[in-house]
Amino acid sequence: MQSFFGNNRRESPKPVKAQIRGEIPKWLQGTLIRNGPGMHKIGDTVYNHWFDGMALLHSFTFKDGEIFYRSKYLRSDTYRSNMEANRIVVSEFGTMAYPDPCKNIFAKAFSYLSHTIPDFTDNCLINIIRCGEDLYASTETNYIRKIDLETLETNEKVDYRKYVALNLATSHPHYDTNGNTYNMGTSIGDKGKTKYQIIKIPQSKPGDKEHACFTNCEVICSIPSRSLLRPSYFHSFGMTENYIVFIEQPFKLDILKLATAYFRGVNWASCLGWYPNDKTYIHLIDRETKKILSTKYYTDALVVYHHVNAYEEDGHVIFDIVAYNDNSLYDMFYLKILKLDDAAFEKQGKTFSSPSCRRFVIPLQHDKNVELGTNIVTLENTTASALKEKDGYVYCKPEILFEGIELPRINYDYNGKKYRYIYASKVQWRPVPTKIIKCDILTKTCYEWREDHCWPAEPVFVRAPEAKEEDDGDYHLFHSMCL
Ligand SMILES: CC1=C(/C=C/C(C)=C/C=C/C(C)=C/C=O)C(C)(C)CCC1
Ligand SMILES: [Fe+2]
Repeated sequence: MQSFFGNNRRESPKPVKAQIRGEIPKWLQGTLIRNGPGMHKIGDTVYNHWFDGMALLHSFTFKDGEIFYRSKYLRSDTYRSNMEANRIVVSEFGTMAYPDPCKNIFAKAFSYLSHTIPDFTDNCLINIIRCGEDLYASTETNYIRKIDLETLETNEKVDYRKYVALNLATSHPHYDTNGNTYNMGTSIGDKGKTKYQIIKIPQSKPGDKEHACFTNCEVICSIPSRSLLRPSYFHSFGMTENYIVFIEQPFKLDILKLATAYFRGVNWASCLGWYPNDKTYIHLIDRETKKILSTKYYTDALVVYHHVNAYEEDGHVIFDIVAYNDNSLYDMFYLKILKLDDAAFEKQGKTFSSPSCRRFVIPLQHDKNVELGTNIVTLENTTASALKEKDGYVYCKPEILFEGIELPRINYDYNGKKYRYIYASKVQWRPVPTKIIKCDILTKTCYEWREDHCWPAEPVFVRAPEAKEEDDGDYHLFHSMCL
């Protein structure tokens, strides 16, 4: 376990031919790019958290039954500054850094405060996303970095703020079949308001100017945050054919804490707070009218990072998420925890909530005369319920589909549509998964794969060219953070 974490990885920018055991399907052609932290130590300084490491891009090119691997560190401004100083000079999620140790920290803090929202890192280590024709490495700040699919070289830095009011954006956008990208983010304090923004980054058209997809980017809906200074944190969202599903959870980012973190010498992670007595609000946004449905759907306090899929059936929106009963997950990724051996991990006293895949079923309409307390879900084959309450509230209770799965993926052709299979990592009580799993929602059965000395992360489903069934394809498991 020890060797997984904290050691810097060497990049391998020249393609290396992989040794293959077994057989790669002949039809599987193309390149898979993965992202994740590769370096947690710079000079004599070390990061505290797994999400802090310098982004290392990996590519696996599948060609005629062979695989070629390469990897390259993302040459972000953060990476360059750190390398030049030979120490950590840019703050990351779990590590606050001070650029110039000689300068008076108070002077620096005041210049930070005058901006209120700090200038965040461009160490885009979480995922690879597509905007227009191009691929970008992404994190959850306002920056993404264009990368070259072939060479993994780093190209320009895009600042969402130049095009739309966004200080944070997810690393899990959605795509439609026309090549448009949809993402969600948070705009903090703009014109005195904090809001969640859903944006559409349009497909590229022949003859488009550089960055046209960003200059043509539009905000398709703004959802006011319940609180100006404590917007909810979110890592992904759901999209059906007609609706966007946004979960406003009681895991919140404290803006005042964020604005003063540098001055107080604490990391960004400490600005996230868990409010277990609050509700979790479920917002459905009509993609056509761009309006939020007025019914106040809610559920108990939960923490969700990954939406699995969402779709509509017989007047209901059904969405599946991987959820937790508290916010302990991100604490598990402090390197001091990850480096513990199994016995020490068990002994350290802190418990970490385990994930479950939960299905929510939201009735879009109901008879206004129905009695309070009635379950207004009329769909069969689900135990998920939605109880009508007074003042336009509906209390939603999920059906637990599967326990102990994370990093869910689907056949993306079925995104927004009724689907049957989830591919995921099976997690037990340690953060490093040892199995991947294929879950059949219809039969509630699972099929697992493991092998000694293999620590698969997220499985990526690739549809076979002549696929007839949803699960006609192949799935691959590679070390990565989110993708
Ligand atoms: C830098 C930074 C952030 C970074 C968050 C990150 C890096 C989250 C990674 C999450 C992952 C990998 C989840 C996997 O399920 C915040 C808190 C948004 C806001 C403050 C600045
Ligand atoms: Fe993720």
